Amino acid sequence: MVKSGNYSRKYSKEWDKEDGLREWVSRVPGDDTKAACRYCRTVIRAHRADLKVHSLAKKHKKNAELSTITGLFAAFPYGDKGREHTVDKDKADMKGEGDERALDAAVGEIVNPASVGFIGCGNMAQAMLTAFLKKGLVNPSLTIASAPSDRNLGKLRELGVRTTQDNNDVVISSDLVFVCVKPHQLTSMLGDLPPLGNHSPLFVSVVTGVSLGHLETMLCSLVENPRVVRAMPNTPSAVGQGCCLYALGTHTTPSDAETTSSLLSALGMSAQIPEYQIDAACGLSGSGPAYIYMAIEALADGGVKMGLPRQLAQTLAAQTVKGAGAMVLETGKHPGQLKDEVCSPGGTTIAAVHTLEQNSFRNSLISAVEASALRSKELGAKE
Ligand SMILES: NC(=O)C1=CN([C@@H]2O[C@H](COP(=O)(O)OP(=O)(O)OC[C@H]3O[C@@H](n4cnc5c(N)ncnc54)[C@H](OP(=O)(O)O)[C@@H]3O)[C@@H](O)[C@H]2O)C=CC1
Ligand SMILES: O=C(O)[C@@H]1CCC=N1
Repeated sequence: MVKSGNYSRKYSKEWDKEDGLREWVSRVPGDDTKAACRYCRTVIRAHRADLKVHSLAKKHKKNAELSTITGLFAAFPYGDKGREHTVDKDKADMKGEGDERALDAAVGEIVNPASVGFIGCGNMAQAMLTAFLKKGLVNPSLTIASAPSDRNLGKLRELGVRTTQDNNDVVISSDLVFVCVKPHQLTSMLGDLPPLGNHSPLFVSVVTGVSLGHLETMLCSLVENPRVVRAMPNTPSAVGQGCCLYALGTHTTPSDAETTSSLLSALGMSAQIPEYQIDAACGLSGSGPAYIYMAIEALADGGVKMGLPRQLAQTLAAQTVKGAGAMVLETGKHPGQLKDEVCSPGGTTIAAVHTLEQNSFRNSLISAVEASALRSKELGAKE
């Protein structure tokens, strides 16, 4: 731990000009004994040594990369929403904790709304809630979920979340409401909600196909200028390995954008995209886990056919998919090049690749993404 000594150390305006610091360090308004890291969304003591240690932490480096890729960390609002960070934590990070844990810590330090609600608590709601709870982003006792039956509500109660069969209870007691019902359930569900008076929560809809314009029109009967986000998450969010793309509605504020990016990045990878791309995102990452589960099942069947025990075959199949995904993400190489690196001339893999091509492997996957995206558009057209 760096000792503070008997004299106070203050934010130096030189840091705003210094390469290696100016990219990420900021003043904390009203407190010159602190400095803020824009990448990690955290507040550090304004000690040069602390800043140096922080800049070397794996978590900081990872957040710097993410910031470059997505711009997600650009708008950290400092102040009392940022938790103070200690160099001990950074030192532990430098001593070799895994990147995954470093990332976990990073997303644990983000802005979150006080109370969160879920209308509909099936597969997608549970996946998101599991991630938020795991990362400590929501307080279960300030979280409430509704559904018409007890089928899923019981599972949420086990997580410590309050439950109700009245959707209005969720809306009136939440700062942020996730709308997680099926597309055909949405209109009647929203139609049954009474006007909200002065309370105006942020609505985040994961309902496939339903546009921001349509959501805003429907929610106008509840609240003036409804603040709405349309998101396309996926179920691997439950294990912090999801993808969540989202588009902001016309009445959302910069603070809503901040809250949304903070919360949704806890699901895995997240990014804001123009709304017209959401159907395509549905076809690829929203529905995609299903294609890959099928691939894993089929690969395992192949292993069993060729003599491997079932459990080993399934583990090998899942690990092979995970490893190949990590190679694409971490090496930055084109997947075609990575494929070539596995194919020896006259070898086993190229024989298998030929068989896949004969059976329209790539065509099948392209068509699957297209079919899901077109179905998403079709569901939207029924609005
Ligand atoms: N599953 C996925 O991978 C993804 C899903 N989505 C979207 O998320 C949304 C939810 O999907 P998913 O979680 O899979 O669906 P589920 O069927 O698993 O969950 C739907 C939930 O809505 C509840 N519900 C039904 N009617 C109402 C109502 N009137 N008021 C309140 N709750 C109601 C159901 O209640 P009960 O528990 O009583 O059955 C259930 O809890 C869909 O629009 C889907 O397109 C988006 C991306 C990925
Ligand atoms: O099939 C569905 O309706 C949802 C949308 C994306 C994934 N599952």
